[in-house]
Formats: sequence, structure tokens, C-alpha cells
Amino acid sequence: MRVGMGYDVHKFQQGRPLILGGIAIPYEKGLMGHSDADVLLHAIKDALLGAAALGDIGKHFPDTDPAYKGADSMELLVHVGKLLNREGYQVNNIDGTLIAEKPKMAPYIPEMVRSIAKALAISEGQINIKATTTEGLGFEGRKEGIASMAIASIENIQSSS
Ligand SMILES: Nc1ccn([C@@H]2O[C@H](COP(=O)(O)O)[C@@H](O)[C@H]2O)c(=O)n1
Ligand SMILES: C[C@@]1(CO)OP(=O)(O)OP(=O)(O)OC[C@H]1O
Repeated sequence: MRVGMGYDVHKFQQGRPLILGGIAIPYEKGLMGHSDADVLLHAIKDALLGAAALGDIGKHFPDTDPAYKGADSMELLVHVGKLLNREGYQVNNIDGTLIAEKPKMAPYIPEMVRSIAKALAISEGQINIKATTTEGLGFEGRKEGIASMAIASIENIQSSS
């Protein structure tokens, strides 16, 4: 069994949709980024790549590459899942946290879990997503941006690592 962790932050920007966990969430602003800025999926992909010692999303999908401008982070997650499968890994479980003062994420979490499970071809029971505020403290508390953390556990089914 191997584990990896991921952490990402994106700043709020007016005039963009807020996409988290592959879901469009109604809010007054979205997040700034080269891609769709789905901070939760970015942390999850970094956790998966980290667990497999395959680097990080910046290595696989450089933010200097026009190919990833406006990229759908869910498509990039599908790519990461296939990469791990090709290396002989299967996902055991993923636990992700959104750190945001607003908006309230709880109503959207079941749909995020469903879409992440589908992208990785695993069951919903292997994924947990949660959210927390920082009680008004720090950049998240000032509603300047959203942070996300994730941890992933994977198994190499071709060896006993
Ligand atoms: N953006 C958020 C933040 C929190 N939640 C939910 O509210 C609960 C309480 O949050 P605290 O930061 O006060 O501990 C938390 O456990 C989440 O269920 C949310 O939905 N969206
Ligand atoms: C997702 C990628 C894709 O170019 O771009 P961004 O949306 O800017 O996100 P970030 O977490 O800053 O960098 C990772 C990049 O791989």
C-alpha cells in the first residue's frame, strides 16, 4: 500500500464559473487558473501522482502549455487514473477537504463524489469529500480563495509493494 498527499490553492476571480469536484457550483465568482481551476481535483490528482511517485500535475499538464488553457480538470483526472492503472496501480481510497468560508459545499458533495468515482472507475465508497471553513481566519476566511487538501492510498496489483 502506498499513500500520497496533495494541496492546492486558487484565488477567486469575478466572471468565472466556480467548478469544484467537477461540479458547477452557484456562487458570485469562480477561481482563477490556466485550467478550469478545480482546486479539489488538482489536490486529488497530486495525491494520486504522489502515491505512485509520478511527480505532480504541473509536470504532466504544464500551466505554460496552451493545450491546457481552460482544461477540464475532470478529463485530466481520467488521464491520471489511466496513468496509474498502466503502472499497475489501483486506487484504494481518496479523502479530500475543501477549505472555504463560502459557498456552502455540503449540498454538492454527493454529486462531486459520484463524478470523481466515475472518472476513476472506482466505487463511491472509496471516496470521501468534506469541507471546512477557517472560522474567518487567513486567505480562505477573507474569501480571497479556496484551498484543498487530499490524501490517496493506492495498491500495486502487479507486485507486493
Ligand atoms: N465551505 C463550507 C464549509 C463548511 N461546510 C460544512 O459545515 C460544517 C462546519 O464547518 P466549520 O468550518 O464551522 O467546522 C463542515 O463540517 C461542513 O460540513 C460546508 O458545507 N461548506
Ligand atoms: C491544472 C494546471 C493545468 O495547466 O493549471 P492551473 O489551472 O493553473 O492549476 P495549478 O494548480 O496552478 O497548476 C497545475 C496545472 O497543471
